[in-house]
Amino acid sequence: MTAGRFLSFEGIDGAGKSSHIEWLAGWLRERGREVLVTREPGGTELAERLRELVLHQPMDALTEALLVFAARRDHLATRIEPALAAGAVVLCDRFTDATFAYQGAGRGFDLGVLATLETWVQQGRQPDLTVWFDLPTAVAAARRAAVRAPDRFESQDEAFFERVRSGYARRAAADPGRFVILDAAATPDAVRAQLEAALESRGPW
Ligand SMILES: Nc1ncnc2c1ncn2[C@@H]1O[C@H](COP(=O)(O)OP(=O)(O)OP(=O)(O)O)[C@@H](O)[C@H]1O
Ligand SMILES: Cc1cn([C@H]2C[C@H](O)[C@@H](COP(=O)(O)O)O2)c(=O)[nH]c1=O
Repeated sequence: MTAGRFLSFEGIDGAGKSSHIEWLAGWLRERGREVLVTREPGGTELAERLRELVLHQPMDALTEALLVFAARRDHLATRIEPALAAGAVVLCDRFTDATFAYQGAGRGFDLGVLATLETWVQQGRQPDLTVWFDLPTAVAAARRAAVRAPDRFESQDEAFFERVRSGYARRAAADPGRFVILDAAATPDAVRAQLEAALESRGPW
């Protein structure tokens, strides 16, 4: 049986992840792969309920961190691990790098506590590949303003998103073999070309 592959997609809100994940799912299915498209927080009934709370209910940074890891535990145990065991490619819109970027760098929450929770919840599981859609915060803000009313994260100021972006940069620098960095400020066609080249170089699929 073909081995499962776990891909995560990261970036500040409005970076263009969702727009490209569906295209990538089609690209992989054309190559005969079983694909699970999912997201965090979310991806299971329980985790989607926690997502609603995290995105809309006021809470402190520790509560926020515990809820995203609780959602992640359920998601990993009931959807991601079984899909990988069955040989699927899992495309996950955000994973633990988002926690280090948003709760850690953005909110200023203790990175050591996040690392402990990561170990407990993931038991060694990490994405095989993480695609970081990187772009200036002002470009992302303009894109967000055009599409929807902001949630608890999207309503943060530009300084918050600068910290989040720096948090992603530190995660990428710490694990360069896992990360692919895309210039997400480019046109959609150019972003897609970067993504396709990155995937081609990590095949066969
Ligand atoms: N390369 C691009 N150039 C211009 N606009 C883009 C580009 N990529 C995406 N967009 C637009 O920007 C908006 C946000 O894109 P999208 O929802 O894919 O981002 P996202 O990273 O998934 O955001 P979020 O994490 O907040 O859900 C959408 O209106 C989308 O059409
Ligand atoms: C996984 C994860 C997510 N977040 C934040 C980041 C985003 O603002 C929202 C999710 O919204 P999206 O439109 O689906 O991108 O949640 C976070 O703060 N911590 C996390 O671990």
